[in-house]
Order: sequence, then C-alpha cells, then structure tokens
Amino acid sequence: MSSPAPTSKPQATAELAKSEITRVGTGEVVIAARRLSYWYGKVIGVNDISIDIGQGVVGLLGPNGAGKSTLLKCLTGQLRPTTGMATIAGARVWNNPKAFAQLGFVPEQDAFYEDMSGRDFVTHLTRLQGFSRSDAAALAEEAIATVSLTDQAHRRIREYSKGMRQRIKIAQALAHRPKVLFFDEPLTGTDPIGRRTIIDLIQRLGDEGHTVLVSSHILHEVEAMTSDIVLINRGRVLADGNIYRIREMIDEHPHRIYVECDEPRRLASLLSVYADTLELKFTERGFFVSTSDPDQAYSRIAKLSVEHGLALHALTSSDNDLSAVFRYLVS
Ligand SMILES: Nc1ncnc2c1ncn2[C@@H]1O[C@H](COP(=O)(O)OP(=O)(O)OP(=O)(O)O)[C@@H](O)[C@H]1O
Repeated sequence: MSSPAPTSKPQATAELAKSEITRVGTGEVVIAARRLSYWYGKVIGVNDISIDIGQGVVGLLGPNGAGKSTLLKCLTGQLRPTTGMATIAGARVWNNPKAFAQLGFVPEQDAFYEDMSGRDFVTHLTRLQGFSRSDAAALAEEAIATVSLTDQAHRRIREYSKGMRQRIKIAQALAHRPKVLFFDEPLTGTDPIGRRTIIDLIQRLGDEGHTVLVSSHILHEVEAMTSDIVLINRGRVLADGNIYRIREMIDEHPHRIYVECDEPRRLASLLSVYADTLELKFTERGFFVSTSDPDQAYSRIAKLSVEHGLALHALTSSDNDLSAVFRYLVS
C-alpha cells in the first residue's frame, strides 16, 4: 500500500475511546501501542494501531506483508515509530535500555556468528545485557536446557539444522529471563518434532504468566498455541478476540467443500435439493459444493455417501486457511 506520509502529529492517548483500542491477553496491560504508525518512505508498514496486550500467549496473524514484523520491531524498540508510541510495563520502548531488559525477541531471520558454538552465542548476547561472565554463562546454560539443546550446545551454529537454529534463537531471547517475549514466525522451516517443542514451550511460557506475542501467517499454527488472536492486514487491525469468533465469521460466509467420491454427479445431485447448498462446481474427479451451513453439509455428505454406497476419497475445505478469513473480512 502506498500513500503520502502523514504530516499531523499523533493524537494524545487520552483522546482515544476505549473502543478504539484493541484489547487482547489477560490481566494487566503489559505491552501497549497508541496510534502507532511506521512508514518505510512512502510505503506504510503499520497504520495507526492502538492495542493493549495483557498476559498469556497472543497470536498476531496476517498474510505476508501485513505489517507483523514491522509492528513487532516497533514494539521491541528496533524501529522508532513514525508517529504514535509503544510501551512495555508503562515505559516507552524506543531508546530505553530498561525496557529492552524486560523483553526477549526471536527474529524471523537468522543473524548468527556462524562459527560460534550455540553456547557461546547465547552467552555473549546475554553478557550484552550487562551480566557478568559467570552469570551470563549460567543463564545461557539454563535457557539452552529449556529449549532442549544442551547436548548440541558445543557445536558450531553453521552445523545446526533449521529447527536447532530456531531453538538457539529462542534460548537467546529467554536467557536474561524477560517477562515479555516476541516471536516472529517461529515455526518457519521447522520439522514436526521441532514445531511441537516450540509450540509446547510457547504455551508453557504463557502458562507461567509471561506475555508472549507470536506472529504467523498460518491460522492453524497459531491455533495450536492460543485462541487469543489479533488479525492484521495492510498495517491495520482487522479483528481481534477469540479464534472461535473468527471461525464463526468464516461460517457466516459461504463455505466451500471439496468432495471426491465414486459417482460424484450422483452425490452432487443428492446434495442439490438442500437449501443451504448454494453452488456445485465439477472437477475432473469430484466437485466443490458451496454451503451456508458447513457443519450440516459435512455430516450430510458423510451420511449420504454411506447410505448410497458412494465411497468418499476426499473431503476437504479450502476455506480453512487464513487467506479465506481475510477475503471475508476485507469484503
Ligand atoms: N525495509 C523495508 N523497506 C520498504 N518496505 C518495507 C520494508 N520492510 C517491510 N516493508 C513493507 O512494509 C509492509 C509490511 O511488511 P512486514 O514485513 O512488516 O509484513 P509481515 O506481515 O511481517 O510480512 P512477512 O511475513 O512477509 O515479513 C509491506 O508492504 C512491506 O513490503
């Protein structure tokens, strides 16, 4: 999205109505943004976001280019907001080392000294937080154990798999024991076991009372960690709240189910008599059915195929992904 950079000053926080502030997480507000915008020259990264984030795990969902990384960078003090502000525990983040000490950040991109061991990498970065050599070493060891990398910590990062790289980045973010953690697309490129380890860890951090903000463009990834989500698109908050509410929004819209079975035309004709069947579209091996009542449609397809002896080979929904949610919300 491209439009001229704003010239007006940010409005004061007090001028915002409560309804203009997105509220996620539980308990006291830990992370806050007020009228936060960030412009890359004439391209907007984050557009006037006001949000209060409490404890627990919160998912920041949006398609590629939505502004997730830019928002995380503003909230962690890596980028100075063009307008507006970000705070952690009430203190402004930008240019404030005290705020940095309270947060841990797991970036999407790798930025390693590849020839360092995992252990040295975490220890050195922890020393930069102001800890003595021995304290930093002890904290690093603890964090490395938390991500189950103790056995591999002596190896050079160059030799690490993608999943191990993700975990050593997480150890780096945890070592100084921050209460607030930011994960930018933490599951990218990980295998199923690595994913499980990271998801479990994120949930545990949330259960222990940390505030954890996790960005992703994949709905089911975030769903595995939390039901508390914020949807962003084109730099703006589109919706927030419980993931089930978002699912309800999906269900309020025509839902497309793909069916492959023996004699697809026969099953399609059986479905065509129901009022919630909106459209049928055939493919080489099956058909798409659009329905206004997905729950009914799923059970009906299963029931009819059994009753009429039509073996089902595929029953899937292409609408379960995030792009569908966004299509609905934007339209
Ligand atoms: N360094 C940059 N220079 C110019 N534009 C940028 C830069 N970084 C991001 N943008 C633009 O800002 C917008 C938001 O990008 P951002 O990287 O924050 O999105 P994202 O949701 O994190 O997406 P992705 O997961 O693809 O990184 C996009 O339009 C993007 O092209």
